[in-house]
Amino acid sequence: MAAPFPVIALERPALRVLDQSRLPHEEHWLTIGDLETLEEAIRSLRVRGAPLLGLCGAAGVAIAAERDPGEAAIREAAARIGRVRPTAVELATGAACCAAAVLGQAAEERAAAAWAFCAAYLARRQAEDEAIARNGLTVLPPGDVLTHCNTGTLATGGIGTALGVVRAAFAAGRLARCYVTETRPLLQGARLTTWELVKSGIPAVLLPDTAAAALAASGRVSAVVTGADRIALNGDTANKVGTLGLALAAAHAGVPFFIAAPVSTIDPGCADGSAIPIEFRSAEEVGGFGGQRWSPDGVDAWNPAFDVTPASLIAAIITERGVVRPPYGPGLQALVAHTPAGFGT
Ligand SMILES: CSC[C@H]1O[C@H](OP(=O)(O)O)[C@H](O)[C@@H]1O
Repeated sequence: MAAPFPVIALERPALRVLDQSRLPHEEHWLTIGDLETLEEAIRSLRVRGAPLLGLCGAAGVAIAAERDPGEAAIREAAARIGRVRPTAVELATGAACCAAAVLGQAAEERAAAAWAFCAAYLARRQAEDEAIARNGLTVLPPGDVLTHCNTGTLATGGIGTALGVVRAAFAAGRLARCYVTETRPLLQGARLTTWELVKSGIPAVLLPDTAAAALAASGRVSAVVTGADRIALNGDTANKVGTLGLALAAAHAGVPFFIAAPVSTIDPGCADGSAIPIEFRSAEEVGGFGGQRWSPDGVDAWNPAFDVTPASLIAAIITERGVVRPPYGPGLQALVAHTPAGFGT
């Protein structure tokens, strides 16, 4: 199934993306024809979400190959784009896989091959989301769900990962509403996930991040489901900052906490969560938003964009190729052993 609405378009020689930094009040599309513009769009989260960043990484190679299809230029472009947001493993792997795929072609064919790779990548993403949603229904208990950040169409180009599970559960009559944390400091939940749920006709209940533990303890939700940016081989998972707190609160409340993510989010290079690089962002993002400042100038901030939830707090990891339960090592190893890097299926 294609996405419920478009968020990205491959329009050779450019990539077009819905500028997520302007949502929900303005639907503005960006045309990206050079690496500098792509880097800025990724760094400022105009386009975001680990699975969709994989496509952006591949598109960076395609954009670079239009200008210079030489091997050195393509390799440099892949490495450069892959560094922009270090926690989301798929950004680098999508770029690297596209580069590897096209460097086997004659130089004059590489740009076209890269755009074809991107089209195939997007189609796989959409199919993976569908499979994740189906598999999610096999483990999700009936009842309302709490989710964090944005893991929908805006983050994958398909129906979403955790939000794809929510969409499927709602369609199956398994939940009446989805609770959404605002997800400070960039408000992906309050701005993006609520926007997606409203567009999909799914009742959304927004809550401050600070109310999440109380919600879990209140008995109003039967599960917490989030996405992931990088999953270590032991099941430790990096996701938007605040996820660890949700997992701790869910454990205390006896509510199952699930991760929903494509196999391409699993990083065989990370044995455990301590090996996952965590992106830190500016103090300005914490001291205000949208041009409004609420903290005095000169105040520093500790602003990790992600945190790591230990495998011990995760009830199951829902992927397009099945649901993995603890102990995660053997199951995750088996998944990555049979999947080309950068693709989840
Ligand atoms: C299915 S999206 C995965 C992941 O990406 C988001 O991070 P960001 O908004 O910084 O791109 C968030 O951690 C989602 O859970």
